[in-house]
Amino acid sequence: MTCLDFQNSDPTHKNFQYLEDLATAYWYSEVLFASLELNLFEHLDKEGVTIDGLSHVADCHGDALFRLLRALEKMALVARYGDVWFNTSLASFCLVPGKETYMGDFFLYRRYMQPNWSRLACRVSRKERLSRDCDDSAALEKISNKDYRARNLRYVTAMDTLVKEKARNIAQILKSEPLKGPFLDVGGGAGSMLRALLPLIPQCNAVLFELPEVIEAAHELYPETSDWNCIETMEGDFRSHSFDEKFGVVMLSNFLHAYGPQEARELLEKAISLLSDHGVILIHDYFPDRAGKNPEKGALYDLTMMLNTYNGCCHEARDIARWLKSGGMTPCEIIDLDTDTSLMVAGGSGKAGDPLKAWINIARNHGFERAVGISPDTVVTAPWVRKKCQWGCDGFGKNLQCPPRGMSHKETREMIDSYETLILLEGTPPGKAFHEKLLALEKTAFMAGFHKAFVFGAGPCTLCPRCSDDDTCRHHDLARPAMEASGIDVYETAARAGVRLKPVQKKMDYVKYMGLLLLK
Ligand SMILES: C[S@@+](CC[C@H](N)C(=O)[O-])C[C@H]1O[C@@H](n2cnc3c(N)ncnc32)[C@H](O)[C@@H]1O
Repeated sequence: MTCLDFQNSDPTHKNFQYLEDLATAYWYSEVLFASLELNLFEHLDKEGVTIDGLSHVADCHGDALFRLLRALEKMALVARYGDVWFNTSLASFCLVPGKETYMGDFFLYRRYMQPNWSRLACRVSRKERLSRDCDDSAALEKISNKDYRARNLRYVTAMDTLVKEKARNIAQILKSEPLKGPFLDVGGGAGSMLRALLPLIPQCNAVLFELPEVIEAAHELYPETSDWNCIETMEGDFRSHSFDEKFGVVMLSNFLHAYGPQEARELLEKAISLLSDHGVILIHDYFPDRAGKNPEKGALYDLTMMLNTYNGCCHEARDIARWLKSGGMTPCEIIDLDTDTSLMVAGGSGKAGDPLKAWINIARNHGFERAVGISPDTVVTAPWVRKKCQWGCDGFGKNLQCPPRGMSHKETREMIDSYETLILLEGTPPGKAFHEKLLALEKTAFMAGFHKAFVFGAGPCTLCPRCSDDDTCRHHDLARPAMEASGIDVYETAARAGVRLKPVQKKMDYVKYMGLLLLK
Protein backbone atom coordinates (compact mmCIF):
# COMPACT_ATOMS: atom_id res chain seq x y z
CA MET A 1 0.00 0.00 0.00
CA THR A 2 1.53 3.34 -1.00
CA CYS A 3 -1.06 5.52 0.69
CA LEU A 4 -4.34 5.10 2.51
CA ASP A 5 -7.20 4.45 0.13
CA PHE A 6 -9.16 7.53 1.02
CA GLN A 7 -6.13 9.77 0.45
CA ASN A 8 -5.90 8.38 -3.01
CA SER A 9 -9.54 8.94 -3.82
CA ASP A 10 -10.58 10.80 -6.92
CA PRO A 11 -12.90 13.68 -5.93
CA THR A 12 -15.16 12.90 -8.86
CA HIS A 13 -15.66 9.29 -7.76
CA LYS A 14 -16.27 9.54 -4.04
CA ASN A 15 -18.71 6.88 -2.96
CA PHE A 16 -19.88 4.77 -0.07
CA GLN A 17 -16.48 3.09 0.24
CA TYR A 18 -14.79 6.45 0.63
CA LEU A 19 -17.00 7.19 3.63
CA GLU A 20 -16.53 3.71 5.10
CA ASP A 21 -12.76 4.17 4.85
CA LEU A 22 -13.03 7.51 6.63
CA ALA A 23 -15.14 5.91 9.34
CA THR A 24 -12.52 3.24 9.99
CA ALA A 25 -9.43 5.43 9.56
CA TYR A 26 -8.75 5.32 13.30
CA TRP A 27 -8.12 1.56 13.01
CA TYR A 28 -4.91 2.35 11.18
CA SER A 29 -3.67 4.67 13.90
CA GLU A 30 -4.58 2.24 16.67
CA VAL A 31 -2.48 -0.45 15.01
CA LEU A 32 0.48 1.92 14.90
CA PHE A 33 0.01 3.10 18.51
CA ALA A 34 -0.35 -0.43 19.91
CA SER A 35 2.75 -1.62 18.07
CA LEU A 36 4.79 1.30 19.41
CA GLU A 37 3.46 0.70 22.90
CA LEU A 38 4.47 -2.96 22.69
CA ASN A 39 7.93 -2.04 21.39
CA LEU A 40 7.48 -4.38 18.46
CA PHE A 41 9.61 -2.39 16.04
CA GLU A 42 12.52 -2.44 18.48
CA HIS A 43 12.38 -6.22 18.84
CA LEU A 44 11.96 -6.75 15.11
CA ASP A 45 14.88 -4.55 14.18
CA LYS A 46 17.77 -6.60 15.50
CA GLU A 47 17.19 -9.42 13.08
CA GLY A 48 14.21 -11.34 11.78
CA VAL A 49 12.11 -12.91 14.54
CA THR A 50 9.53 -15.70 14.56
CA ILE A 51 6.14 -15.22 16.26
CA ASP A 52 7.27 -17.44 19.14
CA GLY A 53 10.46 -15.46 19.61
CA LEU A 54 8.67 -12.13 19.41
CA SER A 55 5.85 -13.11 21.75
CA HIS A 56 8.51 -14.21 24.24
CA VAL A 57 10.58 -11.01 24.15
CA ALA A 58 7.60 -8.66 23.88
CA ASP A 59 5.57 -10.66 26.40
CA CYS A 60 2.52 -11.01 24.14
CA HIS A 61 -0.13 -13.62 23.39
CA GLY A 62 1.14 -15.41 20.26
CA ASP A 63 -2.20 -15.60 18.48
CA ALA A 64 -3.15 -11.96 19.07
CA LEU A 65 0.37 -10.88 18.16
CA PHE A 66 0.16 -12.73 14.84
CA ARG A 67 -3.08 -10.93 14.06
CA LEU A 68 -1.53 -7.56 14.85
CA LEU A 69 1.57 -8.32 12.73
CA ARG A 70 -0.63 -9.33 9.83
CA ALA A 71 -2.31 -5.92 9.92
CA LEU A 72 1.10 -4.21 10.16
CA GLU A 73 2.24 -6.23 7.17
CA LYS A 74 -0.72 -4.99 5.14
CA MET A 75 0.17 -1.45 6.17
CA ALA A 76 3.74 -2.01 4.90
CA LEU A 77 5.37 -1.53 8.32
CA VAL A 78 6.59 -5.12 8.71
CA ALA A 79 7.34 -7.87 6.22
CA ARG A 80 7.86 -11.60 6.48
CA TYR A 81 9.85 -14.24 4.68
CA GLY A 82 8.50 -17.65 5.62
CA ASP A 83 8.08 -17.64 9.41
CA VAL A 84 10.44 -14.76 10.04
CA TRP A 85 9.15 -11.21 10.54
CA PHE A 86 11.13 -7.98 10.29
CA ASN A 87 10.72 -4.21 9.96
CA THR A 88 10.36 -2.55 6.58
CA SER A 89 12.82 0.25 5.97
CA LEU A 90 10.31 2.93 7.00
CA ALA A 91 9.61 1.23 10.33
CA SER A 92 13.29 0.64 10.89
CA PHE A 93 14.08 4.28 10.15
CA CYS A 94 11.32 6.01 12.15
CA LEU A 95 9.94 3.60 14.72
CA VAL A 96 12.91 2.03 16.50
CA PRO A 97 13.66 3.67 19.86
CA GLY A 98 17.27 4.69 20.37
CA LYS A 99 17.87 5.55 16.72
CA GLU A 100 18.58 9.16 15.90
CA THR A 101 15.72 9.09 13.42
CA TYR A 102 13.16 7.70 15.93
CA MET A 103 9.79 9.48 15.86
CA GLY A 104 7.68 7.00 17.84
CA ASP A 105 7.21 9.33 20.81
CA PHE A 106 5.86 11.98 18.51
CA PHE A 107 3.35 9.53 17.06
CA LEU A 108 2.35 8.39 20.55
CA TYR A 109 1.78 12.01 21.46
CA ARG A 110 -0.83 12.08 18.72
CA ARG A 111 -2.60 9.38 20.66
CA TYR A 112 -2.85 11.45 23.81
CA MET A 113 -4.97 13.92 21.90
CA GLN A 114 -7.31 11.24 20.71
CA PRO A 115 -9.83 10.94 23.62
CA ASN A 116 -10.89 14.54 23.13
CA TRP A 117 -11.68 13.88 19.51
CA SER A 118 -14.69 11.81 20.57
CA ARG A 119 -16.14 15.05 21.97
CA LEU A 120 -15.83 17.00 18.75
CA ALA A 121 -19.57 17.12 18.06
CA CYS A 122 -20.46 18.38 21.52
CA ARG A 123 -17.65 20.93 21.40
CA VAL A 124 -19.09 22.37 18.22
CA SER A 125 -22.76 22.00 19.04
CA ARG A 126 -24.94 24.64 20.70
CA LYS A 127 -27.51 22.02 21.64
CA GLU A 128 -27.84 21.87 25.37
CA ARG A 129 -27.92 18.10 25.57
CA LEU A 130 -24.71 17.71 23.64
CA SER A 131 -22.89 20.49 25.50
CA ARG A 132 -23.79 18.92 28.83
CA ASP A 133 -22.37 15.60 27.61
CA CYS A 134 -19.23 17.46 26.68
CA ASP A 135 -18.52 18.44 30.26
CA ASP A 136 -19.51 15.13 31.63
CA SER A 137 -16.73 12.58 31.81
CA ALA A 138 -19.33 9.82 32.08
CA ALA A 139 -20.83 10.75 28.71
CA LEU A 140 -19.83 7.54 27.01
CA GLU A 141 -21.01 5.48 29.93
CA LYS A 142 -24.36 7.25 29.80
CA ILE A 143 -24.76 6.53 26.12
CA SER A 144 -23.90 2.88 26.56
CA ASN A 145 -26.54 2.53 29.27
CA LYS A 146 -29.34 3.91 27.14
CA ASP A 147 -32.31 1.83 26.38
CA TYR A 148 -31.18 -1.51 24.94
CA ARG A 149 -33.98 -1.55 22.41
CA ALA A 150 -32.91 1.76 20.90
CA ARG A 151 -29.29 0.64 20.74
CA ASN A 152 -30.25 -2.64 19.16
CA LEU A 153 -32.31 -0.81 16.54
CA ARG A 154 -29.35 1.45 15.83
CA TYR A 155 -27.08 -1.57 15.40
CA VAL A 156 -29.49 -3.36 13.07
CA THR A 157 -29.99 -0.18 11.05
CA ALA A 158 -26.22 0.29 10.72
CA MET A 159 -25.74 -3.31 9.53
CA ASP A 160 -28.58 -2.86 7.10
CA THR A 161 -27.06 0.29 5.61
CA LEU A 162 -23.80 -1.53 4.98
CA VAL A 163 -25.33 -4.71 3.62
CA LYS A 164 -27.51 -2.83 1.13
CA GLU A 165 -24.33 -1.48 -0.45
CA LYS A 166 -22.79 -4.94 -0.62
CA ALA A 167 -25.95 -6.73 -1.77
CA ARG A 168 -26.15 -4.79 -5.04
CA ASN A 169 -22.64 -5.89 -5.94
CA ILE A 170 -23.32 -9.49 -4.86
CA ALA A 171 -26.50 -9.60 -6.99
CA GLN A 172 -24.44 -8.46 -9.97
CA ILE A 173 -21.87 -11.20 -9.38
CA LEU A 174 -24.53 -13.89 -9.03
CA LYS A 175 -26.75 -12.85 -11.91
CA SER A 176 -25.68 -15.69 -14.19
CA GLU A 177 -25.47 -18.30 -11.40
CA PRO A 178 -28.38 -20.77 -11.68
CA LEU A 179 -29.60 -20.62 -8.07
CA LYS A 180 -32.65 -22.46 -6.76
CA GLY A 181 -34.70 -21.79 -3.62
CA PRO A 182 -35.67 -21.87 -0.92
CA PHE A 183 -33.10 -19.39 0.40
CA LEU A 184 -31.90 -19.30 4.01
CA ASP A 185 -30.08 -16.18 5.23
CA VAL A 186 -28.47 -17.04 8.56
CA GLY A 187 -27.93 -13.97 10.76
CA GLY A 188 -29.46 -11.96 7.93
CA GLY A 189 -30.01 -8.74 9.92
CA ALA A 190 -32.98 -6.77 8.61
CA GLY A 191 -33.29 -8.82 5.41
CA SER A 192 -31.81 -6.48 2.81
CA MET A 193 -29.51 -9.13 1.38
CA LEU A 194 -32.58 -11.25 0.65
CA ARG A 195 -34.46 -8.31 -0.86
CA ALA A 196 -31.57 -7.80 -3.30
CA LEU A 197 -30.97 -11.47 -4.16
CA LEU A 198 -34.47 -12.94 -4.35
CA PRO A 199 -35.26 -11.32 -7.73
CA LEU A 200 -32.43 -13.49 -9.17
CA ILE A 201 -34.31 -16.70 -8.36
CA PRO A 202 -37.73 -17.28 -9.94
CA GLN A 203 -40.53 -17.95 -7.42
CA CYS A 204 -38.18 -18.25 -4.52
CA ASN A 205 -39.21 -18.23 -0.89
CA ALA A 206 -36.77 -17.28 1.79
CA VAL A 207 -36.20 -17.60 5.51
CA LEU A 208 -34.50 -14.82 7.43
CA PHE A 209 -33.05 -16.54 10.48
CA GLU A 210 -32.02 -14.23 13.31
CA LEU A 211 -31.91 -13.70 17.05
CA PRO A 212 -35.34 -12.56 18.39
CA GLU A 213 -34.27 -8.98 19.19
CA VAL A 214 -32.90 -8.50 15.68
CA ILE A 215 -36.12 -9.81 14.11
CA GLU A 216 -38.06 -7.35 16.24
CA ALA A 217 -35.82 -4.47 15.10
CA ALA A 218 -36.04 -5.67 11.48
CA HIS A 219 -39.86 -5.39 11.55
CA GLU A 220 -39.59 -1.96 13.14
CA LEU A 221 -37.21 -0.86 10.40
CA TYR A 222 -39.31 -2.43 7.63
CA PRO A 223 -42.93 -2.18 8.83
CA GLU A 224 -44.59 -2.60 5.41
CA THR A 225 -45.96 -6.02 4.45
CA SER A 226 -44.53 -5.45 0.98
CA ASP A 227 -41.00 -5.37 2.51
CA TRP A 228 -41.48 -9.01 3.46
CA ASN A 229 -42.74 -10.43 0.17
CA CYS A 230 -41.69 -14.10 0.03
CA ILE A 231 -39.59 -13.64 3.21
CA GLU A 232 -40.51 -15.48 6.37
CA THR A 233 -38.74 -14.42 9.57
CA MET A 234 -37.65 -17.16 11.95
CA GLU A 235 -36.29 -16.49 15.44
CA GLY A 236 -33.69 -18.63 17.13
CA ASP A 237 -30.08 -19.40 17.80
CA PHE A 238 -28.46 -21.04 14.79
CA ARG A 239 -26.15 -23.05 17.04
CA SER A 240 -29.02 -25.02 18.55
CA HIS A 241 -32.01 -24.57 16.24
CA SER A 242 -33.18 -27.59 14.27
CA PHE A 243 -34.66 -26.93 10.86
CA ASP A 244 -37.45 -28.97 9.26
CA GLU A 245 -36.62 -28.19 5.64
CA LYS A 246 -33.68 -28.14 3.23
CA PHE A 247 -32.55 -25.10 1.25
CA GLY A 248 -31.23 -24.47 -2.25
CA VAL A 249 -29.09 -21.57 -1.04
CA VAL A 250 -27.68 -20.83 2.40
CA MET A 251 -26.12 -17.40 2.91
CA LEU A 252 -23.71 -16.60 5.74
CA SER A 253 -22.99 -12.90 5.39
CA ASN A 254 -20.69 -11.37 8.00
CA PHE A 255 -21.77 -14.21 10.26
CA LEU A 256 -18.81 -16.57 10.69
CA HIS A 257 -16.52 -13.80 11.95
CA ALA A 258 -18.60 -13.60 15.12
CA TYR A 259 -17.15 -16.97 16.14
CA GLY A 260 -13.72 -18.52 16.77
CA PRO A 261 -12.35 -21.07 14.27
CA GLN A 262 -13.70 -24.21 15.93
CA GLU A 263 -17.25 -22.90 16.31
CA ALA A 264 -17.22 -21.21 12.89
CA ARG A 265 -16.28 -24.50 11.27
CA GLU A 266 -19.08 -26.34 13.09
CA LEU A 267 -21.59 -23.67 12.06
CA LEU A 268 -20.43 -23.92 8.47
CA GLU A 269 -20.85 -27.71 8.60
CA LYS A 270 -24.37 -27.21 9.95
CA ALA A 271 -25.11 -24.82 7.06
CA ILE A 272 -23.86 -27.45 4.58
CA SER A 273 -26.09 -30.09 6.20
CA LEU A 274 -29.13 -27.88 5.50
CA LEU A 275 -28.60 -27.87 1.73
CA SER A 276 -30.76 -29.77 -0.72
CA ASP A 277 -29.05 -31.62 -3.62
CA HIS A 278 -26.91 -29.23 -5.70
CA GLY A 279 -27.44 -26.52 -3.09
CA VAL A 280 -25.09 -23.55 -2.93
CA ILE A 281 -23.41 -21.91 0.06
CA LEU A 282 -22.68 -18.18 -0.15
CA ILE A 283 -20.22 -16.70 2.33
CA HIS A 284 -19.75 -12.96 2.32
CA ASP A 285 -17.17 -11.61 4.75
CA TYR A 286 -13.92 -9.79 5.46
CA PHE A 287 -10.99 -12.12 4.75
CA PRO A 288 -7.48 -11.22 5.99
CA ASP A 289 -5.79 -13.19 3.22
CA ARG A 290 -7.58 -11.49 0.31
CA ALA A 291 -5.84 -8.79 -1.67
CA GLY A 292 -9.02 -7.13 -2.87
CA LYS A 293 -9.73 -3.44 -3.41
CA ASN A 294 -8.72 -2.71 0.17
CA PRO A 295 -6.11 -5.37 0.99
CA GLU A 296 -5.54 -4.39 4.61
CA LYS A 297 -9.21 -4.28 5.64
CA GLY A 298 -9.62 -7.99 6.48
CA ALA A 299 -6.68 -7.93 8.88
CA LEU A 300 -7.90 -4.68 10.47
CA TYR A 301 -11.45 -5.99 10.77
CA ASP A 302 -10.03 -9.04 12.48
CA LEU A 303 -8.46 -6.80 15.12
CA THR A 304 -11.81 -5.07 15.62
CA MET A 305 -13.33 -8.47 16.29
CA MET A 306 -10.53 -9.30 18.70
CA LEU A 307 -11.17 -6.08 20.63
CA ASN A 308 -14.94 -6.05 20.58
CA THR A 309 -16.11 -9.65 20.80
CA TYR A 310 -15.59 -12.68 22.99
CA ASN A 311 -13.71 -14.81 20.48
CA GLY A 312 -14.72 -13.46 17.06
CA CYS A 313 -12.14 -13.38 14.30
CA CYS A 314 -12.02 -12.92 10.55
CA HIS A 315 -11.17 -16.33 9.16
CA GLU A 316 -8.85 -16.64 6.20
CA ALA A 317 -10.60 -17.48 2.93
CA ARG A 318 -8.19 -20.33 2.40
CA ASP A 319 -9.23 -21.94 5.72
CA ILE A 320 -12.92 -21.63 4.89
CA ALA A 321 -12.24 -23.07 1.42
CA ARG A 322 -10.59 -26.04 3.12
CA TRP A 323 -13.57 -26.54 5.47
CA LEU A 324 -15.95 -26.31 2.51
CA LYS A 325 -13.95 -28.85 0.55
CA SER A 326 -13.89 -31.32 3.41
CA GLY A 327 -17.67 -30.82 3.68
CA GLY A 328 -17.97 -31.88 0.01
CA MET A 329 -18.65 -28.36 -1.33
CA THR A 330 -16.90 -27.92 -4.68
CA PRO A 331 -16.15 -25.93 -6.69
CA CYS A 332 -15.40 -22.97 -4.46
CA GLU A 333 -14.94 -19.57 -6.05
CA ILE A 334 -13.75 -16.45 -4.23
CA ILE A 335 -14.70 -13.11 -5.72
CA ASP A 336 -13.55 -9.78 -4.30
CA LEU A 337 -16.29 -7.17 -4.24
CA ASP A 338 -15.78 -3.63 -5.52
CA THR A 339 -15.54 -2.52 -1.88
CA ASP A 340 -13.64 -4.25 0.95
CA THR A 341 -15.24 -7.68 1.35
CA SER A 342 -15.30 -10.88 -0.71
CA LEU A 343 -17.86 -13.49 -1.67
CA MET A 344 -17.26 -17.24 -1.62
CA VAL A 345 -19.59 -19.33 -3.79
CA ALA A 346 -19.40 -23.03 -2.97
CA GLY A 347 -21.18 -25.80 -4.83
CA GLY A 348 -22.25 -23.51 -7.69
CA SER A 349 -21.52 -23.63 -11.40
CA GLY A 350 -17.97 -22.33 -10.91
CA LYS A 351 -18.80 -19.47 -13.26
CA ALA A 352 -20.09 -16.75 -10.94
CA GLY A 353 -19.26 -13.19 -11.86
CA ASP A 354 -17.72 -11.69 -14.92
CA PRO A 355 -15.17 -13.97 -16.65
CA LEU A 356 -12.33 -11.43 -16.60
CA LYS A 357 -12.99 -10.70 -12.93
CA ALA A 358 -12.94 -14.44 -12.31
CA TRP A 359 -9.44 -14.61 -13.83
CA ILE A 360 -8.34 -11.69 -11.73
CA ASN A 361 -9.48 -13.63 -8.70
CA ILE A 362 -7.75 -16.77 -9.88
CA ALA A 363 -4.58 -14.73 -10.25
CA ARG A 364 -4.95 -13.42 -6.71
CA ASN A 365 -5.55 -16.94 -5.48
CA HIS A 366 -2.16 -17.82 -6.98
CA GLY A 367 -0.62 -15.38 -4.52
CA PHE A 368 -0.26 -12.15 -6.50
CA GLU A 369 -0.73 -8.95 -4.54
CA ARG A 370 -2.68 -7.38 -7.36
CA ALA A 371 -4.04 -8.36 -10.77
CA VAL A 372 -5.43 -5.87 -13.27
CA GLY A 373 -7.18 -6.81 -16.51
CA ILE A 374 -5.81 -4.74 -19.40
CA SER A 375 -6.04 -4.59 -23.17
CA PRO A 376 -3.00 -4.82 -25.49
CA ASP A 377 -2.92 -1.07 -26.06
CA THR A 378 -2.21 -0.49 -22.36
CA VAL A 379 1.16 -2.19 -22.81
CA VAL A 380 3.84 0.26 -23.91
CA THR A 381 6.81 -1.06 -25.88
CA ALA A 382 9.75 1.15 -26.82
CA PRO A 383 13.21 0.87 -28.39
CA TRP A 384 15.01 2.46 -25.43
CA VAL A 385 14.04 -0.22 -22.93
CA ARG A 386 16.48 -2.92 -24.07
CA LYS A 387 19.16 -0.25 -24.50
CA LYS A 388 18.85 0.45 -20.77
CA CYS A 389 19.78 -3.20 -20.25
CA GLN A 390 22.82 -2.78 -22.44
CA TRP A 391 23.99 0.40 -20.76
CA GLY A 392 22.96 0.24 -17.14
CA CYS A 393 22.66 -3.42 -16.11
CA ASP A 394 25.62 -5.59 -15.18
CA GLY A 395 23.61 -8.68 -16.16
CA PHE A 396 23.72 -7.72 -19.85
CA GLY A 397 24.81 -10.65 -22.01
CA LYS A 398 25.22 -12.97 -19.00
CA ASN A 399 21.81 -14.62 -19.09
CA LEU A 400 20.17 -16.42 -21.97
CA GLN A 401 16.83 -14.73 -21.23
CA CYS A 402 18.29 -11.21 -21.17
CA PRO A 403 19.38 -8.82 -23.94
CA PRO A 404 21.01 -8.96 -26.37
CA ARG A 405 19.08 -12.25 -26.67
CA GLY A 406 15.29 -12.43 -26.47
CA MET A 407 12.59 -10.56 -28.38
CA SER A 408 13.02 -7.04 -29.71
CA HIS A 409 10.40 -4.48 -28.73
CA LYS A 410 8.86 -4.86 -32.21
CA GLU A 411 8.50 -8.64 -31.91
CA THR A 412 7.01 -8.20 -28.44
CA ARG A 413 4.53 -5.62 -29.76
CA GLU A 414 3.47 -8.01 -32.50
CA MET A 415 2.99 -10.81 -30.01
CA ILE A 416 1.00 -8.69 -27.54
CA ASP A 417 -1.24 -7.37 -30.30
CA SER A 418 -2.21 -10.93 -31.18
CA TYR A 419 -4.12 -11.15 -27.85
CA GLU A 420 -7.28 -9.45 -26.62
CA THR A 421 -7.08 -9.90 -22.87
CA LEU A 422 -4.04 -9.52 -20.65
CA ILE A 423 -3.60 -9.44 -16.89
CA LEU A 424 -0.92 -7.32 -15.29
CA LEU A 425 0.33 -8.98 -12.10
CA GLU A 426 1.98 -7.44 -9.07
CA GLY A 427 4.04 -9.56 -6.68
CA THR A 428 6.97 -9.41 -4.32
CA PRO A 429 10.41 -11.01 -4.05
CA PRO A 430 11.96 -13.52 -3.93
CA GLY A 431 12.23 -13.69 -7.73
CA LYS A 432 12.20 -17.47 -7.88
CA ALA A 433 8.89 -17.72 -6.02
CA PHE A 434 7.43 -14.95 -8.22
CA HIS A 435 8.49 -16.88 -11.32
CA GLU A 436 6.93 -20.09 -9.98
CA LYS A 437 3.63 -18.30 -9.35
CA LEU A 438 3.64 -16.97 -12.91
CA LEU A 439 4.23 -20.42 -14.34
CA ALA A 440 1.51 -21.91 -12.14
CA LEU A 441 -0.95 -19.26 -13.31
CA GLU A 442 -0.03 -19.79 -16.96
CA LYS A 443 -0.60 -23.53 -16.50
CA THR A 444 -3.97 -22.99 -14.79
CA ALA A 445 -5.07 -20.77 -17.69
CA PHE A 446 -3.86 -23.29 -20.25
CA MET A 447 -5.64 -26.18 -18.51
CA ALA A 448 -8.81 -24.09 -18.37
CA GLY A 449 -8.80 -23.91 -22.16
CA PHE A 450 -6.82 -20.72 -22.80
CA HIS A 451 -4.37 -22.42 -25.14
CA LYS A 452 -2.50 -19.18 -25.94
CA ALA A 453 -1.75 -18.41 -22.26
CA PHE A 454 1.78 -17.03 -21.89
CA VAL A 455 3.55 -15.14 -19.11
CA PHE A 456 6.23 -12.48 -19.06
CA GLY A 457 8.23 -12.25 -15.83
CA ALA A 458 10.46 -9.75 -14.04
CA GLY A 459 14.25 -9.46 -13.81
CA PRO A 460 16.93 -11.93 -14.81
CA CYS A 461 15.98 -15.61 -15.01
CA THR A 462 16.35 -17.39 -11.66
CA LEU A 463 15.97 -21.00 -12.79
CA CYS A 464 19.66 -21.99 -12.77
CA PRO A 465 22.57 -20.45 -10.88
CA ARG A 466 24.33 -20.02 -14.26
CA CYS A 467 23.22 -20.50 -17.84
CA SER A 468 24.87 -23.32 -19.83
CA ASP A 469 28.02 -22.35 -21.75
CA ASP A 470 26.80 -23.72 -25.09
CA ASP A 471 24.28 -20.90 -25.55
CA THR A 472 21.28 -23.22 -25.17
CA CYS A 473 18.81 -22.79 -22.34
CA ARG A 474 18.49 -25.95 -20.21
CA HIS A 475 14.88 -25.12 -19.38
CA HIS A 476 12.99 -23.88 -22.39
CA ASP A 477 9.92 -25.41 -20.77
CA LEU A 478 10.18 -23.25 -17.65
CA ALA A 479 12.07 -20.12 -18.69
CA ARG A 480 10.03 -17.03 -19.63
CA PRO A 481 11.21 -13.62 -20.82
CA ALA A 482 11.10 -10.64 -18.48
CA MET A 483 8.87 -7.73 -19.52
CA GLU A 484 11.70 -5.19 -19.61
CA ALA A 485 14.05 -7.64 -21.35
CA SER A 486 11.45 -7.80 -24.15
CA GLY A 487 11.26 -4.05 -24.64
CA ILE A 488 8.19 -3.34 -22.47
CA ASP A 489 8.21 -0.01 -20.60
CA VAL A 490 7.09 -1.50 -17.29
CA TYR A 491 6.71 1.81 -15.44
CA GLU A 492 4.45 3.36 -18.07
CA THR A 493 2.46 0.16 -18.56
CA ALA A 494 1.88 -0.14 -14.81
CA ALA A 495 0.91 3.54 -14.55
CA ARG A 496 -1.66 3.11 -17.33
CA ALA A 497 -3.09 0.13 -15.44
CA GLY A 498 -3.36 2.19 -12.24
CA VAL A 499 -0.39 0.57 -10.47
CA ARG A 500 2.13 3.00 -9.04
CA LEU A 501 5.79 2.06 -9.37
CA LYS A 502 8.74 4.11 -8.29
CA PRO A 503 12.45 3.36 -8.38
CA VAL A 504 13.68 1.56 -5.28
CA GLN A 505 15.66 4.11 -3.29
CA LYS A 506 17.37 1.94 -0.70
CA LYS A 507 18.34 -1.67 -0.23
CA MET A 508 15.56 -2.72 2.17
CA ASP A 509 12.79 -0.72 0.45
CA TYR A 510 9.56 -2.47 -0.51
CA VAL A 511 9.97 -3.90 -4.01
CA LYS A 512 7.14 -4.63 -6.43
CA TYR A 513 7.67 -7.22 -9.16
CA MET A 514 5.49 -6.95 -12.24
CA GLY A 515 4.52 -9.81 -14.52
CA LEU A 516 2.13 -10.08 -17.44
CA LEU A 517 -0.23 -12.89 -18.40
CA LEU A 518 -1.34 -12.92 -22.03
CA LEU A 519 -4.62 -14.76 -21.58
CA LYS A 520 -6.58 -14.91 -24.83
C1 LIG B 1 -22.52 -8.75 11.62
S1 LIG B 1 -24.17 -9.15 11.56
C2 LIG B 1 -24.41 -9.46 9.84
C3 LIG B 1 -25.78 -9.14 9.36
C4 LIG B 1 -25.99 -9.34 7.87
N1 LIG B 1 -25.94 -10.73 7.52
C5 LIG B 1 -24.94 -8.56 7.10
O1 LIG B 1 -24.20 -9.13 6.32
O2 LIG B 1 -24.87 -7.35 7.31
C6 LIG B 1 -24.25 -10.76 12.23
C7 LIG B 1 -25.67 -11.16 12.52
O3 LIG B 1 -25.67 -12.52 12.89
C8 LIG B 1 -26.62 -12.68 13.92
N2 LIG B 1 -26.22 -13.87 14.70
C9 LIG B 1 -25.02 -14.09 15.30
N3 LIG B 1 -25.03 -15.29 15.90
C10 LIG B 1 -26.24 -15.84 15.66
C11 LIG B 1 -26.82 -17.06 16.01
N4 LIG B 1 -26.16 -17.96 16.74
N5 LIG B 1 -28.07 -17.32 15.60
C12 LIG B 1 -28.76 -16.41 14.86
N6 LIG B 1 -28.24 -15.23 14.48
C13 LIG B 1 -27.01 -14.94 14.89
C14 LIG B 1 -26.51 -11.40 14.73
O4 LIG B 1 -27.71 -11.14 15.42
C15 LIG B 1 -26.28 -10.36 13.65
O5 LIG B 1 -27.46 -9.76 13.22
